[in-house]
Amino acid sequence: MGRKAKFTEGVVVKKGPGRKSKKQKDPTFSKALIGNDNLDKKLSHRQRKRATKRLQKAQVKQEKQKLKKSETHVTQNGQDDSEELSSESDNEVVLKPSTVGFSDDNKQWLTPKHTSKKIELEEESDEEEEESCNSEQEIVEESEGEQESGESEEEADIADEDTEEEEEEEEEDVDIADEYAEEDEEPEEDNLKVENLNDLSGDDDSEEGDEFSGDSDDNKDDEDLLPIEKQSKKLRKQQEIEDKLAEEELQLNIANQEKFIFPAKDSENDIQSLQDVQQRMREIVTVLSDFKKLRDGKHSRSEYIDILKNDLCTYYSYNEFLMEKLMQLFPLSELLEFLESSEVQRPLTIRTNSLKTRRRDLAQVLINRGVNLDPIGKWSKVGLVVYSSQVPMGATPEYLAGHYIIQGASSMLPVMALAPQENERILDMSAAPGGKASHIAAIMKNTGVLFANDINKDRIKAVVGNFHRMGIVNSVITCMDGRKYPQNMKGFDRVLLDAPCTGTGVVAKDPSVKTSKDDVDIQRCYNLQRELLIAAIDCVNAKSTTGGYIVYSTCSILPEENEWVIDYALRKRNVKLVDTGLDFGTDGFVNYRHHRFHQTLKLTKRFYPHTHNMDGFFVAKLKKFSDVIPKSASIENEAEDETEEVPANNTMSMEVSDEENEVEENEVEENEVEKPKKKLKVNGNDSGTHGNEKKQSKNKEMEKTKNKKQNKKKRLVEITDKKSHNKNKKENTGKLSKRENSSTKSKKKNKQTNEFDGNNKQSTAEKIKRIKKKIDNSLETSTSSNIQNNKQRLKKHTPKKKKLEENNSKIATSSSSVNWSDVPVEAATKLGKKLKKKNKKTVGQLKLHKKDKNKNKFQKQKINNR
Ligand SMILES: C[S@@+](CC[C@H](N)C(=O)[O-])C[C@H]1O[C@@H](n2cnc3c(N)ncnc32)[C@H](O)[C@@H]1O
Repeated sequence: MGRKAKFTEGVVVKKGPGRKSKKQKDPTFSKALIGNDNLDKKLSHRQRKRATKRLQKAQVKQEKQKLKKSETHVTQNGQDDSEELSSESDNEVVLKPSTVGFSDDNKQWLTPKHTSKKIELEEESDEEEEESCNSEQEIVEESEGEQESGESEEEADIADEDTEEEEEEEEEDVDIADEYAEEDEEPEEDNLKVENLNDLSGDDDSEEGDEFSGDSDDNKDDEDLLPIEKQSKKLRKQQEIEDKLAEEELQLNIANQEKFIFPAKDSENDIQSLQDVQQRMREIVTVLSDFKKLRDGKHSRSEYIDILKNDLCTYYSYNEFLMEKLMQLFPLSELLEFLESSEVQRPLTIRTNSLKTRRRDLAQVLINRGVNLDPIGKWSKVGLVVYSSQVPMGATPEYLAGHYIIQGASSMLPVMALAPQENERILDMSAAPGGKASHIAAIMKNTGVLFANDINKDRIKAVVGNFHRMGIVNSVITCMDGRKYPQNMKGFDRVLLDAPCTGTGVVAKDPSVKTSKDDVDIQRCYNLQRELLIAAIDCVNAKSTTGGYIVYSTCSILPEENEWVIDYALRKRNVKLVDTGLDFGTDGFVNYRHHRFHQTLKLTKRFYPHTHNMDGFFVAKLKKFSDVIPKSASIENEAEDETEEVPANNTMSMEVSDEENEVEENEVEENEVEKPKKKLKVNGNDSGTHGNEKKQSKNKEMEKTKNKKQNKKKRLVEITDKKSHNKNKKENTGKLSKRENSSTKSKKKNKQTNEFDGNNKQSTAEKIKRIKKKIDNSLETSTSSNIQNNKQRLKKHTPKKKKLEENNSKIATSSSSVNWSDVPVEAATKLGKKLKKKNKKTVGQLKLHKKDKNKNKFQKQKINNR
């Protein structure tokens, strides 16, 4: 149909209600309103078709219902009838049609509605019934539409279309109306439903009876209730019954559960899908949870664990080595939680740059940009967690202006533990890309000096960029090996060492960690971490009035990189652990498997993804209480053997201050602690579980060769010691003879006689002999440094000894030759006094020497104690 030409263009057509009202026809009324069935109908073709269909359907159903009714009348017993009768009065009408008395007039209106409900319950065919229920009404409405279509033939088509549309709308309306009507009648329906349900569960007659008697008891109350309340009450009861059944079913399932059958060796690879793996994992976990009861007698716990480990590796894509480490770290249930949470990224978090804005203001601006966020928690005043964002968080104008930095929640913790103060000198030893360093600068409010260092040139560029963006102006950026920092700069108030690590705490961020790490990586990290921490401690000024603190952190959860490193530092430097000030997180390990760490390690903090919803992290805070470096911890000794700890008896020549006495005590305790290195060595048990036999055999070989080397070294040291000892002896004797010669010269000068007592002479000579012996003894046992000391002492004392001997011999000779009676008394007493003085001096020196000896003794005792 094209558009009609408008020939009346230009002619003003009268619009508005007046014109419309002229066109309007007489009102028409629906059949229902008029109450007359016999009105003439002009049905459209489609309408007629539909009407006949519906009628046919209705008739078929009626017949069906009749049939069923007759059947149910035969089968139903009296109890059922009474139950039906006890339901609401409406039901009575429905379920006792004979009492109502069907007439041809009401038959069509009433029967389908109610009988259909019964069928609905029995056959569960809702839709058809709704249709049948509505059929009559639809017919009525259709007829209305037709009456409206009593216009001219030209308009009839259009009118037909309209009426059809209207019909559809009306049908919908009617449907909705019916729904409401049904809702009103729902209590009846529910009654019926409950009846049927109870009928079905005929086993528990008594219970049902109770329930229903309960119902009847409550009937009075129920009458007061709104229909919706009644309905909910019934629903609740129904739910309870269902719960009971479900519980029973569950118990049945558990009882009938098949026992886990340990897979045969050949069939281990039969498992095809991840679901199978998961299923087997679950089964093994349940067996392990009650091993005594659920195990099969043939296989040990470790065999089950081996299978579980393999399955975990397959399911979560870890290598065996790391999985084993994690299995050692967590109990089984916690391990699964950790693995699961490591599969999920942590929520995105940002840190407000307090140098440029306030958190509240930043949050407001970001919310306006469509960012859905919240404060990170009570523990931080600058952190925000971002749930969703319509803009990339690393490209907002606020980000570019340096109002915030994207930073993991756990990365804020080490800086909080460091607690920087304004106007301090602080070092971040491995700072790139500068997340924590910028946090430090912000807390320092751009005062003091912040040294941000990193060994990596490329990464240090990121520090520069971030510092510029965030407006940090109190910093010096350096690029050097942190281990050499103390040689260049010292005296910091605080040092942060966020050490390079294996990253086992950030698996969710970097899944490559799962497969790329092995024991060599851990060993390498451990060595570097130890050295960096020692350097960090050496950079700190113990006498700082405000600080003297070192914070050590890693994003690894392995004890090798955390507790062991700290334990090592406690033994090597004058530091002690202090509280981190972080009031959440789990305590660090004091006991880990068969290893024992220093008790104060419980002051360190561990953070896990599955418990704290943040990356795995470790934080420890140390306080340096003395700048003196214990000689036991000399770098020479450390460098001598990378894998072996420095033996404790090398502390011999250590000078003991009051503060160090504390350390000494610590050392005595700590020497009992297992040495971390040993833990990293693959022992016999481990080799079985690692499943990497080649590596293990290599490791063993390495160990053997190392041990051999060490033994050789020791032997060499012993031999050289002996040699040097012999040399010293020779030298000493040579020197002695030399000095004897020189002393003969001095004899000439001392041509004096005195009244020196013979006993005195003897005692000094004996003393000298004793000292000599002792020195010899100590020479045998002491280290090379002591040998040198003793040599010097010998050097000092031997000439005096000679002199004394010479003097004695002179005295002896002179005394024999001098006639004392010839010597005037005054002169004799003067001479005697002089000689006495000389003797005193030598005795005094001997006394001093005794003191030294005692010192030696004291040190020896200490060593023996250790
Ligand atoms: C965990 S990251 C530091 C992250 C940084 N603290 C932050 O919050 O942005 C470890 C850093 O240590 C650096 N590093 C590795 N060995 C180093 C060494 N010997 N001296 C100094 N830095 C080192 C690495 O380049 C790396 O940037």
